[in-house]
Amino acid sequence: MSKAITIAEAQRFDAHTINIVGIPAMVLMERAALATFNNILNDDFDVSRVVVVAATGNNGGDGIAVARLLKIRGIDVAIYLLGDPAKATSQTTQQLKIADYYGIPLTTDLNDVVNATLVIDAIFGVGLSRDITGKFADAINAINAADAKTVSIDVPSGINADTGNVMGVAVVADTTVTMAYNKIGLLTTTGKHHSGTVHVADIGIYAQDRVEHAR
Ligand SMILES: NC(=O)C1=CN([C@@H]2O[C@H](COP(=O)(O)OP(=O)(O)OC[C@H]3O[C@@H](n4cnc5c(N)ncnc54)[C@H](O)[C@@H]3O)[C@@H](O)[C@H]2O)[C@H](O)CC1
Ligand SMILES: [K+]
Repeated sequence: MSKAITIAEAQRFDAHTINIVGIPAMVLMERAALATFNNILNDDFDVSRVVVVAATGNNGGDGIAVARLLKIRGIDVAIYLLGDPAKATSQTTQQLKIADYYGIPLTTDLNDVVNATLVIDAIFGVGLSRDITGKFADAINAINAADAKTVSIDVPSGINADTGNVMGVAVVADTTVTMAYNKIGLLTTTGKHHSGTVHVADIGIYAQDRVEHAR
């Protein structure tokens, strides 16, 4: 049984890796994006028309980086951005600049989500802190209504990674690529239903500064 951690542990290990070990946050974000991208290519998803639904936290940044990795390989990808880009984290702001360099379109049309062949859920991860409402809820309902397959980054958006509970509304994903360790909330019945197949991505974050043998 692989190790599963809490939100607080995920945030603590993240901060330890950046501030004590010295691996920059952008490196972790790139590794999270590469892990997600590789899982997308390894699984037999239809990548004819991909839409990344991203908010402005670092979960969104992971997704925007995935969009760039897809674009570089000639895949038709667009970003549906939720929230005010001016309030984005520094890493996500940088990822938006890189996506702009590659000319990745930003769409505001939820029909693009509904008509996608693959949706990447990069709305919220371990930073979800209250029930989801408004435009965020509308986007999640559109994702769940779409025929497209859905890959969630780190946590299916709307699921509390500690309890597995739905916070207002939550993505029902086919696959979840979760960073560093599984999350205890994804082991609950509701968490499992919303996560689909969970892949744990090694992105260089280790509780004891080394890879534990019982993976
Ligand atoms: N831990 C790791 O190994 C790594 C994690 N990464 C990714 O970063 C996210 C966590 O990022 P963070 O910015 O802390 O939070 P989120 O992106 O999950 O979003 C929180 C963001 O949204 C606001 N918010 C919270 N709840 C709501 C709500 N109900 N409605 C509207 N807005 C809400 C909140 O204020 C924040 O601004 C983690 O999951 C990983 O995907 C790193 O990129 C790589 C290493
Ligand atoms: K997510």
